Amino acid sequence: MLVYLTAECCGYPISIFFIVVNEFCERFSYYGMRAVLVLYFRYFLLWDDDLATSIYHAFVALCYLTPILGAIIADSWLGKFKTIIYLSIVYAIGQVTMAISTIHDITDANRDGTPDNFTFHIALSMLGLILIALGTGGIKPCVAAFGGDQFQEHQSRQLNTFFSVFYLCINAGSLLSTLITPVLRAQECGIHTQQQCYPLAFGVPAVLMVISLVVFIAGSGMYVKTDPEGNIMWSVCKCIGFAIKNRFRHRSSSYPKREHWMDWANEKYDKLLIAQIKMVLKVLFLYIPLPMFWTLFDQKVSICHFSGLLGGLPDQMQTVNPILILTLVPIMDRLIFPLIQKCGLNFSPLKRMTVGMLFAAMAFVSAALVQIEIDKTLPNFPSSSESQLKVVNTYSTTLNVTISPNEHLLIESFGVQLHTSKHTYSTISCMFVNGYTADLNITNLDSIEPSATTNYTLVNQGKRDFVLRHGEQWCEFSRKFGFGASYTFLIPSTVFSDDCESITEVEDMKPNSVHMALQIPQYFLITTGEVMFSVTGLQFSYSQAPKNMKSVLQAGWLCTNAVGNIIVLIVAELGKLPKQWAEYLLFASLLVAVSIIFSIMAYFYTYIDPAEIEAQVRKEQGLEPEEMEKETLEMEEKDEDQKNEQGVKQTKI
Ligand SMILES: N[C@@H](Cc1ccccc1)C(=O)N[C@@H](Cc1ccccc1)C(=O)O
Repeated sequence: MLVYLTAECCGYPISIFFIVVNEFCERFSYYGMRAVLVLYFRYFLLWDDDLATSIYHAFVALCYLTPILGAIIADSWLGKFKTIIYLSIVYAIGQVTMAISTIHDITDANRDGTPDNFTFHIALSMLGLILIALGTGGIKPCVAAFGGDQFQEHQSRQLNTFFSVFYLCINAGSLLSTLITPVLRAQECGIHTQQQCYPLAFGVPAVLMVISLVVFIAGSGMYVKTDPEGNIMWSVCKCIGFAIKNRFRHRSSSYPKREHWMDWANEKYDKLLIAQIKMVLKVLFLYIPLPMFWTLFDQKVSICHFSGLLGGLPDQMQTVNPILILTLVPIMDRLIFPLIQKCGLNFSPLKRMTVGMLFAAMAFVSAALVQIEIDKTLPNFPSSSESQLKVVNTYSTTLNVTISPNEHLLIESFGVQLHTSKHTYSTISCMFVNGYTADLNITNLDSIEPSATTNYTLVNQGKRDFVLRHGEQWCEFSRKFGFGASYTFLIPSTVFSDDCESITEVEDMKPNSVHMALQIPQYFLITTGEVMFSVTGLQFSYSQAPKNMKSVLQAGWLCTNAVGNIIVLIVAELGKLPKQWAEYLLFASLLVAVSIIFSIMAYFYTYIDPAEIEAQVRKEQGLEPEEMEKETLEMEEKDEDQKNEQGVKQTKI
């Protein structure tokens, strides 16, 4: 048996330093690139909104599916260390390819500032994204498990702290990159023409990925490296297949029942392998309800985006989560969990995860309450059997308008009756009606002909200045806009003689009166839920996995997220409830139901020490650990089908 003597600092293996720095840089690289990806699709490749978001979601989905591949490579073939190195190289190449694809000068032969050959840029960026997805997803289950492998048996307390620090590094990396890369993109750069600097915004994440790889290699001499014990995944599949087949063959009641269905593989497969498969299957079974948490977690971003209470910009939303994680993880670890323990309560990992789910459900209840308040401020929209009409009076006196058969509107001079517009809550829109006798130019708008109306134009919140021009004449006026509001400006013929004073402002839709602070509890609740659920899930997946399947179980954990994302997409396709708050309550109730199911499953789960079980099986087999390892290897190398087929027939029970 290999015994590693690892250098320690404050009770922690020094190699951990390289792993957490590597994770920080990798997450910086990933989230930084993601922060500008949709912008690149929209404004560089000039894709429409639908295409840009579809490709973005497809890329994210691919990143969640590749962990399985990485885990199989690591646990069955290369080992975690080599898998991380090779896939990080693929990842770094992907990031560099992506950065190169954003250099417009490469194909801008006519030097007009736009690429001449979009196919080249699209092909290169798609290749880059595929390599990135392969790299980031592939190394994901290996890095956390490899970090865990660095700890010795006496360092179990430090091992738990490691997963929290690991999570902190993920969020520190994502926070910094989400703040920095959009700023880099806003810079101007270029060889022939100056454009928004996508090469810098994608180049910095590429550099960070190279640094991540270099840091990981730098720690090479200090790591505890465990080699894979043959093609374990293949052995697992064959063993499970055989157990099912054998069970089916012996389905008659004349055969005595066995304690576990995997015991039907006893005739052919090593007891240790069977014990390890049982451990993994038990945990994977427990994971079945978990995707529901991620479904709500991923929906949360949409809530913030559409309600617009914190500014409505998804870019800014992305920083709130990591900021809260950086605050809450230390508070939980240093204060809340020790306090709960001091009160004599056993706050086991599965209980923490259940409570985490309940926190996420509470976040949705809070979102529903805020939505109800928001709905109160909304105007009544016409139902499917009604329509709305807006009449603007630019005549000099009050007018009577009759709509046959018997409806009457009284409209003052420069007044407006009713309105019709689509409601966009997270924005402010305004529209101009030109009552002046000639064409008018308004800052940032096309010119308006006399008696014509502009479309609603989106403007930023706060005080805005407008300049009206006609030939040599001009005047300016300012207005303050509230969020979610919609305005119409009526411009009379006297507009230049009274210096814009006579412009009438009509509030078509009231500004949002729900305070943005109401959004804070939602954020706080969902992130508290994430800390309890996700950090604990990471630790739990490592601690309950047999030594040779640590990456596989990490990948299983990440799969709960992938399935959660798929549910989000299905829900989006299936359509929405008529009331947003009802939808939030539905999600909250579903998660409460799922957490009850999970808590029942957790109640029947017995925590195990995989190393202890493995040692026990070895002892039962009368093998020393070294002998056992040798035996496992030999077993896998033999052609098992030929060797054991006869044995099975002989040992019919
Ligand atoms: N808190 C998230 C990171 C995040 C950053 C910005 C907006 C939202 C979220 C986090 O820590 N993610 C981890 C863990 C994870 C979570 C879900 C699926 C895969 C991994 C990460 O490794 O990115």
